[in-house]
Amino acid sequence: MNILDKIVLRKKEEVALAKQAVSVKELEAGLHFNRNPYSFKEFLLDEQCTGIIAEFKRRSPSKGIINDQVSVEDVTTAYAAAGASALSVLTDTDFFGGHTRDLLKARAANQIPVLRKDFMIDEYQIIEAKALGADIILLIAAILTPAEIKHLAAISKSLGLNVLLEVHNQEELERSICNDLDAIGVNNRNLADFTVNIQTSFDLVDQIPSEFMKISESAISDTETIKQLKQVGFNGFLIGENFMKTANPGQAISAFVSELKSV
Ligand SMILES: O=C(O)c1ccccc1NCC(=O)[C@H](O)[C@H](O)COP(=O)(O)O
Repeated sequence: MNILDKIVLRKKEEVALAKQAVSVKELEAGLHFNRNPYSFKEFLLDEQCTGIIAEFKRRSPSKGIINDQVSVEDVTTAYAAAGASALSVLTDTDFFGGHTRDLLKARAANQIPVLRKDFMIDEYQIIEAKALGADIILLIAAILTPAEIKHLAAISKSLGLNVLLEVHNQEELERSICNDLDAIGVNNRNLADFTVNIQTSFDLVDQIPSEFMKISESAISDTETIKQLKQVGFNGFLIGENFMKTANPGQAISAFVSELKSV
């Protein structure tokens, strides 16, 4: 059993428990349920922003603890102030040390799109994401069938949420594309064995139909790579560890963006 299998197995248990604890009706009565999500595309294409989707990531299966000493509010507001186009907040607890509370805090403190970064396998989690104040949800092709992707994307769109589909290779891309997606992310990390290779993004970019925003995800650590990814057509860059591994992720993104503007 690889790490993705383990995560999905645990996620099924978590979702079953969450359904018992909080009904869909209760979620629909939540604070943020009726707010209009921000447009992911608008913020990605806004020239005042950088295209960076900056991630709040305490730990990961591949790296263990990355940073458990900083607050969600401090880090995410610094990310937004530095010009991030969107925030990514991990809400998985067992494998990433995140929490749904983190998303609520990021939502309350920021006025840019927030991605609920989790392993979505059930429509309950989509409704929960809306109730938490998320603007974007992630669908990972490696853990979903094409029919599941279609179903979860349609529900997300009906709630006004933006949908980011994540793929790792051409086969996943071809079988998973459907209506109701806004963006396609190419994950440079193989989630089954943790190997990373930026070349994955360059290899897949031309296969992504032009109507979708194009996002390169994981293992991005220098501004030169962003410049090259932009040149081949990427609109967004999901970055977690590179900022979070420092004592001050806000300062790290600020220095990164200053360098990005000068290259
Ligand atoms: O990061 C991991 O170790 C990981 C393991 C298993 C499934 C997912 C995993 N990461 C999720 C992500 O895709 C990244 O958090 C995100 O793209 C940011 O990556 P990075 O900039 O390399 O932290």
